[in-house]
Amino acid sequence: MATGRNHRPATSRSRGIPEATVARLPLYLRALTALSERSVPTVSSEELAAAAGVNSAKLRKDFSYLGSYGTRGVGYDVEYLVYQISRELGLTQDWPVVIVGIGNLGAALANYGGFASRGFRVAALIDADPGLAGRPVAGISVQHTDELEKIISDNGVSIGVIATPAGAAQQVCDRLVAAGITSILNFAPTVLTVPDGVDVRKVDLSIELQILAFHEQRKAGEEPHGEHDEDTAPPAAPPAAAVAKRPRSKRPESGPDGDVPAVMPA
Ligand SMILES: NC(=O)c1ccc[n+]([C@@H]2O[C@H](COP(=O)([O-])OP(=O)(O)OC[C@H]3O[C@@H](n4cnc5c(N)ncnc54)[C@H](O)[C@@H]3O)[C@@H](O)[C@H]2O)c1
Repeated sequence: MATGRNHRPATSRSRGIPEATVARLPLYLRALTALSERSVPTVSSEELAAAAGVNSAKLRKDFSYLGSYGTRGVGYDVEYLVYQISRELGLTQDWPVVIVGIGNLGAALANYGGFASRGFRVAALIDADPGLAGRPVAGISVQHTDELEKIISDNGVSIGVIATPAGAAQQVCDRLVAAGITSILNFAPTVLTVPDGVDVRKVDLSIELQILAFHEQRKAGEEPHGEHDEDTAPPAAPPAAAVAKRPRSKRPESGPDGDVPAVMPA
């Protein structure tokens, strides 16, 4: 048994693309999609890097893994890059997703239109509360957890989203995996244990806030007329979680140039 994907090599399985590059592809795609919607035909690496919030040398290196080098003096073909990145991310196919735990967060996720527009179809909403079964959320009828295995098999679902309380998350995860789910997006504040071959990504907004709090505190400590004397009074220690998650780069983790995106491996 392994926890999350921490033991995995830092490259994607298909073509040896570094995980840090994979993590930036959605940023490029978001910027390119905006250009495409404005019918912009080509874009320079500098313009695209600025729109994606990424260093342009890093962008060129990332695109070299895709075999995309652009044309000197013209730049990159926007539509072709949208296609190339979408294909690399596996977005040219439909991904049915189930959300388990349809409380405040699960309902908000179900109502989020951004999944469908990126190829993620919410196939089912599942909850353990019998009182919720049959209720429509985002136009989809909530189904009881008794049906979980059948729903996954009937819909060919490979991605599960967990939005249950932390105490229920591991048990839900185990059932999802046993039913054939191989990718999990976990919102519950707990570390999930999964077998090899299952990918877990964890989203924790409170950790992001703690990191911002750390940077706020550091900025305050850097003020020229700060109150403490570094020789005698070291600045207060950052919160433990922020220390544990301090990025290696100077930018906060959520910055696209960092190795770790806002959504973390479990
Ligand atoms: N990652 C983040 O940034 C973030 C933000 C907000 C909330 N959360 C977490 O998301 C989770 C949900 O939060 P919420 O505010 O929506 O809670 P909530 O209490 O409103 O909803 C939880 C839902 O899960 C259902 N549930 C409980 N046990 C279940 C089980 N075994 N199988 C299926 N469904 C089950 C409940 O019936 C309920 O409908 C919590 O773990 C919370 O800490 C994370």
